[in-house]
Amino acid sequence: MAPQISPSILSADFARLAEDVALIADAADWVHVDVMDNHFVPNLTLGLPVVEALLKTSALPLDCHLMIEDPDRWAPQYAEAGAGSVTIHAEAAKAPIRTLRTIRAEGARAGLGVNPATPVDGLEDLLGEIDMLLLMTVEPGFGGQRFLDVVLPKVRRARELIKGRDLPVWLQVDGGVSAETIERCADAGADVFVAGSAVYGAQDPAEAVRKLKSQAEAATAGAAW
Ligand SMILES: O=C(CO)[C@@H](O)[C@H](O)COP(=O)(O)O
Repeated sequence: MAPQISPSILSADFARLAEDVALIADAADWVHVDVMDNHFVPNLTLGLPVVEALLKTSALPLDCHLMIEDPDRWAPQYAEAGAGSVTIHAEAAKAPIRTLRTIRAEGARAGLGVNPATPVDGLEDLLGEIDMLLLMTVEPGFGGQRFLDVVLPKVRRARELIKGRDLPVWLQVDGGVSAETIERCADAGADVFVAGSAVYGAQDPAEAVRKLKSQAEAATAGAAW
């Protein structure tokens, strides 16, 4: 699959979310929405009402990343509301298979997220239940953190597992993705890139998205996977 960019609105201006989403509408593939509950992660952001409001204004599909303690309860509601993709965390879900199936049944893509210290070996049996595997490349909770290089071998391993099963599972990296790090991620096997500060901290967010995408395309073309 051609690389896709999913700018995170965690780094946007929450007082002008609709305008900030419109800024990247012609350049990005998704809008990444970080839902945080101050329990699973030490930060509180937004929830279903804001997602419902964004759905009315965004030309791009919403890529909802639930960093919350009880995703089994909430994830189906995001899918039902019209999110294009709903990602739950492996560390938080108590009934991941049921929840992932419900997300799909509601018509959204089902994602499974893992924190930097969570291995992907052991999750093989869930690969057939998902459309996307999200690997956190910072500890979840905040934008603007430094990319964790230590996660790159896991990106390679995840790509190997996906390839070995010949599954159409997208591999997303999230955290510290920028012009300095995106090529390493693409080379390791990622094909969906979340970028918050690298996009919304730029003078021209749409141009920043286009540049990230062309870097990822070039790195993917030369990658071994
Ligand atoms: O999920 C998270 C943080 O927990 C991310 O989506 C960040 O919001 C990405 O921001 P940058 O690291 O790109 O600034």
